Amino acid sequence: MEAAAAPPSPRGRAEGAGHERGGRKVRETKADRKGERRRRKAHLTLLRLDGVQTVDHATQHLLIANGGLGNGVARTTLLELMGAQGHLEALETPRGRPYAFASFSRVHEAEGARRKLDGCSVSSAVATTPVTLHLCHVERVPIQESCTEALPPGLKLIPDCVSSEYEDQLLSCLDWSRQQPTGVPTMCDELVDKCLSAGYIQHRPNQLTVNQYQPGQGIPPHIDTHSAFEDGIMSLSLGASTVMEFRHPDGSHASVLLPRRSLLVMAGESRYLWSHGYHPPRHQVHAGSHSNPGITPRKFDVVPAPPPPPPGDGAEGPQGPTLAQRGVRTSFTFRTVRREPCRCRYPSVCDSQAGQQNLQTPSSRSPINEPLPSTAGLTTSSATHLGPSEESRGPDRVSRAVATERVQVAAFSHPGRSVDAEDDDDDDEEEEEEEGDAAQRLETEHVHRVYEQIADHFSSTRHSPWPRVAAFVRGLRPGALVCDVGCGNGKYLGLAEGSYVFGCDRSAGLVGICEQRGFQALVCDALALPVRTGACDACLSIAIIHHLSTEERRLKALRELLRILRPGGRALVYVWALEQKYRQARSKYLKPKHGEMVGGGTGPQPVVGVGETADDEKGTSSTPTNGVKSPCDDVAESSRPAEPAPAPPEPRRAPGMPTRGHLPVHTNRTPFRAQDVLVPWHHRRQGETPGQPERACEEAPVYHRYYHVFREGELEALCARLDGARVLLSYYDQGNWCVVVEKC
Ligand SMILES: O=C(O)CCC(=O)C(=O)O
Ligand SMILES: [Fe+2]
Ligand SMILES: [Zn+2]
Repeated sequence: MEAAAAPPSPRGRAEGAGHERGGRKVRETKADRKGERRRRKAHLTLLRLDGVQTVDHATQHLLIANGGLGNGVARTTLLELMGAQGHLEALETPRGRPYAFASFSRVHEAEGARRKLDGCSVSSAVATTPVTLHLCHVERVPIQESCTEALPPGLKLIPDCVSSEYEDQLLSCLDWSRQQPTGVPTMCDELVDKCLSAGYIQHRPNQLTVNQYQPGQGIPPHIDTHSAFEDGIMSLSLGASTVMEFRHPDGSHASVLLPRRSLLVMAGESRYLWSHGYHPPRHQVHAGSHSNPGITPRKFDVVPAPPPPPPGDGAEGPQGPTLAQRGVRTSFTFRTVRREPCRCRYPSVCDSQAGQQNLQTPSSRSPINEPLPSTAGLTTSSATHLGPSEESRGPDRVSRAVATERVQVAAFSHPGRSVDAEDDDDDDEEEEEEEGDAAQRLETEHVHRVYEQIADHFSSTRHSPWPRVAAFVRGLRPGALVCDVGCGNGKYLGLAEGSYVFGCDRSAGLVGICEQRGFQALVCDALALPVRTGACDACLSIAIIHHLSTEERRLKALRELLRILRPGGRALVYVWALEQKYRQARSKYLKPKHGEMVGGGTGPQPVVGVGETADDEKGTSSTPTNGVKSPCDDVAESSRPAEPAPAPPEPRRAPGMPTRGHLPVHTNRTPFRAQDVLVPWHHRRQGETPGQPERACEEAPVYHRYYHVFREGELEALCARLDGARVLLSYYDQGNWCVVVEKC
């Protein structure tokens, strides 16, 4: 077993008089030389049988020869061993093989692991004595699970279906922040025509779904709802390749490699009966001390292997797909809305033929996608139909309420403005649109980007749920489906045992943290929630709406909350208040924390100065702490002295919005002097602690988050503009204005 798996040692080592082991130079012995010969021989065997080619130079990837499931070496043993050597990105333990592959984030980590562990012994479940591991670099990690099974009937894959120029064009037209009330954009016409004339599909698609998957994201197995879409569904893969898993109810399985720029056509049995999806494989983990194998996203994808080496050099081997570091994949899924019930040949999985067979109940419908209403017509929105939301009726189908992976949904915006006659003279509309764009840019720069940058630090300051928010969640009836819109690090997601709470947030970093905590969350924009209308019993919007920079957008966010609620469903909304002192009491935000002092240039002074009211010009103390969203202000933060925040880069001008000249930089822990402000966040990098010397802190970057702080009554006034809703309760809670709104 050992001989069959041992790799060659790098040439230099084989030829020299000695070699390094455990970092030390040792004299080569007879046993070493024998070992070397065995390794060389074994290497050739490995190459011939499995196409594994080792290299002499250092790479991120290591072959762990003699250490695999096939010779009884446990995965946990390897994880422990490799995980201690650096940031382990993936560990591949091919079934039945006496070797494994470890991929590190950095080359030097892999190199260090090789030096340290080459030649070490580990126990094996099948050998009586410990086995010796041999480590060697490989250029890429071949995947053993075959991607070459026969395609499910009706499935077609057209490689290189579009050019890379066209790919760029399509990707550059995506607008993630708005829903576009159009069907398939005209720039896809050529592609669609081509597919129709080639006979790939019978119907002209009138609906486009764009899903974007960050590395590590997937889509749960599902069958696109029969009653919603016709036969013939096409998915164009852009930006990156992936492997889509197809499964038949009888358990048959096919892994289909979808190369970048390829088109997948699902028709007949493959569309109706087989489930499709892709997911982070369970056997790949992030290691390191806090690894959690269950939740690790897949960071590698399978790509076709490079061309075979020239014949005759003994290196021919199976040219299977190999693993490559994964990029962002964007898929364009073209579908045709069905106008009549489905009459397919697969009633066991057909919702149109539900009465006739043992079908799953409608409760299994996912809230994440708006099913196409039968009145949707031919030009329905492209953005509201998110893939994972379609019901999963395949063999993998579980009654899941929400997609376990997060994907972003985009609308498709045509390059250039439409020149419809109607639009031409419509100045108001134009102005509104411009204003919206500018507001969006401001938020991108001063909200979205900032949270992305500070996600880890921000999360480390957010622990305790706010009591009244927690009480709201815990007071819901058992089984309630709750969406926390702007869930941050997920501190409200695990609260109610009897309810089902899922989150969404604009920051992929924060959503990632939720996932690491085992919560379900997805990345999306609060103005375009990929959640089915009427799906939720309740929703939360805690410290979100104040990040929107126009009243219209704030209203739109509220409307979006209401849309996803069922009639009678309730939303709890918190926004930061302009009034940080209310009924004689200062909010926690203004109050110094117990015993907290600020070291200033001339000695300590209280965190909060003498400023008593929002208008008080004498508020002298500039606190160093981060101006946190008050409902989440639960951890004492850095108490280093604050420099006046450096001026942030000029935000792009938003018509109707203050320019920077008018967007004051707020001083943390002092009363607000304006409603539209930039609030500094003093970024503490990992490892820095609040008490650290000034020097380290001086270098810490300062980010500016945009806020619109609400005046008393403003939130209620905004709610009054909502149709079909009533405010059940409004209150002030530690510097926030809060309402509970019910959908009528
Ligand atoms: O991303 C893909 O290629 C497939 C998406 C999908 O299956 C869906 O949206 O239903
Ligand atoms: Fe699908
Ligand atoms: Zn059907």
